[in-house]
Amino acid sequence: MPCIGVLLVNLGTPDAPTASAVRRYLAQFLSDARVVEIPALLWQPILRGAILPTRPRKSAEAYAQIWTDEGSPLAAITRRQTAALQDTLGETARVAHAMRYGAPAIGPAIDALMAAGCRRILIAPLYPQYCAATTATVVDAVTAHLATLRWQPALRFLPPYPADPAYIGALKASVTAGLAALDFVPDTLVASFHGMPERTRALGDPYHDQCRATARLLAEALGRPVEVAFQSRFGRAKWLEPATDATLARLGREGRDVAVIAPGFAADCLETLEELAIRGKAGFAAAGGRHFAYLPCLNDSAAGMTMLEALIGRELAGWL
Ligand SMILES: C=CC1=C(C)c2cc3[nH]c(cc4nc(cc5[nH]c(cc1n2)c(C)c5CCC(=O)O)C(CCC(=O)O)=C4C)c(C)c3C=C
Ligand SMILES: [Fe+2]
Ligand SMILES: [Fe+2]
Repeated sequence: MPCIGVLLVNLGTPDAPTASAVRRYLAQFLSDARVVEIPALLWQPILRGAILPTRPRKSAEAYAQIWTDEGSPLAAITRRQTAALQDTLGETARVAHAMRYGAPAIGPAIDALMAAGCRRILIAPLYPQYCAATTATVVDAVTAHLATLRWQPALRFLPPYPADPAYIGALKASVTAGLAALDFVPDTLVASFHGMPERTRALGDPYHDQCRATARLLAEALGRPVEVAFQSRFGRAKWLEPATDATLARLGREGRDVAVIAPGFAADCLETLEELAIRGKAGFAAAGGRHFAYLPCLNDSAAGMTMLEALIGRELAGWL
């Protein structure tokens, strides 16, 4: 039987923590009309004239604080997830990864799987909650590449999994172990999801509701409340609320002991390691908070990989 390919896809990250590498990455990312929904004629002059000359330097400083010997955490963790999944799937499938922005790009990754004889490819966007700015843009990039091929593979897409028992169970196991390892007992658990412009909700994007569903199911599974907040506001429009930074400052003022999780991220990245674990903690402390912990994402942990294997195994079963 021809081989089956599995392509894990995440957002992407700069190649280096430098202003020039971040500029290249942001130019591609922020030119995606799924990400910034402003007509290009209006947006491109703002992007090229105001954002790309200034933001990359500041973002590069943030990346430098979290950079590792293996590169950007998002890239390193995605590589480890790919290797772990390949180990488990063995001969069943050939596993590769790609990034929506930056490298390795989606098109060449599909070409490499085809060259290896894979005529069926499962595309797995690593976003638990569906969002046009993340999930849909992966589908767009994959289908745009297929439009250039004479010999196309058969495709499947891993559906979003905001309420999947395998995901909720993995989060429960990871949060329970993370809380037990702390040297204080948090009275408040905050789930911080990446933000989105508020208007995308009215336009029909299910992202907000899927984030809320994940948090509600996790709270039920843990038997304790989970406070939802949205981080990483970008631009001047109104974004989903409550904002994570304001929530952490309030909790600091109230003297709460806080643990923060980021269940919408399949891998730790700038938004979790710098924005939550460094800046979020500093904002909480500046408001008077004392005890703060950031618990890591599922990453390539045993719980995280068991979940990915279950979700992906279910899709592959239709082809075996
Ligand atoms: C997990 C879901 C994500 C959604 C939804 C999302 C929407 C979104 N993001 C921006 C702008 C930026 N995001 C940046 C980094 C970033 N975003 C996500 C995930 C989601 N984004 C991840 C995993 C990362 C981290 C990448 C890494 O290298 O570690 C950045 C870049 C960093 C910076 O300069 O601050 C920007 C900019 C918008 C505008 C948006 C939806 C409209
Ligand atoms: Fe983002
Ligand atoms: Fe951010």
